[in-house]
Amino acid sequence: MKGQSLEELRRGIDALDQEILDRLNRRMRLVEQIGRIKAEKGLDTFDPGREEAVCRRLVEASPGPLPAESVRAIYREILAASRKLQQPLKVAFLGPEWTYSHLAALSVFGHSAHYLPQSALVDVFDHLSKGLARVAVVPIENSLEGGIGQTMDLLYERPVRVVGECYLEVAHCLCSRASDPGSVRKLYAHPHALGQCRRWISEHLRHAEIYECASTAQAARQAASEASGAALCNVKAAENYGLSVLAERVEDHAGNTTRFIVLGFEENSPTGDDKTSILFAVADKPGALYRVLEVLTQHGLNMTRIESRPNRLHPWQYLFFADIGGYERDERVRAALEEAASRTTFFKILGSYPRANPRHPIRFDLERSRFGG
Ligand SMILES: O=C(O)C(=O)C[C@]1(C(=O)O)C=C[C@@H](O)C=C1
Repeated sequence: MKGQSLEELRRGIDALDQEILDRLNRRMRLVEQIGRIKAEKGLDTFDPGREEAVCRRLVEASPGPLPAESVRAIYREILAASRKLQQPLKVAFLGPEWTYSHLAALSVFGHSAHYLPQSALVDVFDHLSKGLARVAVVPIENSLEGGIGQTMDLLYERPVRVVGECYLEVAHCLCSRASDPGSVRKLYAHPHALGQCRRWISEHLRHAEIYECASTAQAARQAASEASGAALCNVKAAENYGLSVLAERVEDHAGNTTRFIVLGFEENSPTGDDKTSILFAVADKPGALYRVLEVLTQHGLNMTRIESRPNRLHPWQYLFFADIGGYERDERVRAALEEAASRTTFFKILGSYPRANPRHPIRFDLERSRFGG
């Protein structure tokens, strides 16, 4: 049997596109109705647990050939458009535009959200507490550099909840108005980026003076103001400030990934594959930390991270940040946390949220300037 012609195939696509659009509009009418119910009940438009459940169900139900990452990318934008119809979601992040935090926020909330870049992490938290933003996206740890101390301090000090997480691959480029690395005289970079690209810099940019900047996008902005300046930044920042990419992926280790958390105030509903973040302090006596960990082990909870941080309010005392598998109101988790809390001097549940997979970070496609997963 002879195959269909190009024209016939395109007619088929046109008909399907019309059908997809009609159905998307039908979906949006339901979304508008939900929006009205949420407004009446004073509920938050954004429901990350429900969104994750929608995506997971579709990824599992998809017969292919569409890959899972494409199903997620398409739905990221559909859900963003849904939220925008109900009420544009205001998202604060550490700016300026095109920092990795911005890319992480875009990968979670899509292009229809209302983004509010802030010049310091403390302002991101302030925006949230003042109600100027509904959610915020902040970095919490990097696979090479470890925990982000300032975020941990603010999580302790402020009454916010962790409502989501995402892992983003960090791919630094050397970007400049100069034509080659040999002509670069000044290198602008965020201290973490410098740490992640140490070897490459010592091999290729020994001749340049190094200046630390508050963010990678700030570095790009600074580099753009000088003919022989260069920045370590992502391609979107380079594009935005009119810089050319002189070298791609200059980080010393492949798989450089940053974990970001989404902050808000609402409690998520369970998804069946959640993580719970907790924060606690223990008395200064032998075995105190062990006694907390012991309870979690006895209840069969999997701890995926524990990190200590000096308590700035009480010198020489420490705070422990831990992530465990499970949902906070799940009976087993609730019982374990209650017992663990009784063995601490301070205990705070930061929140439960859908677990993201660190082995499949969001990748920002350098060539096509878009997300893959
Ligand atoms: O189910 C809801 O609560 C909705 O508002 C609908 C919807 C969606 O488009 O599926 C939109 C926004 C929410 O964050 C979650 C889901």
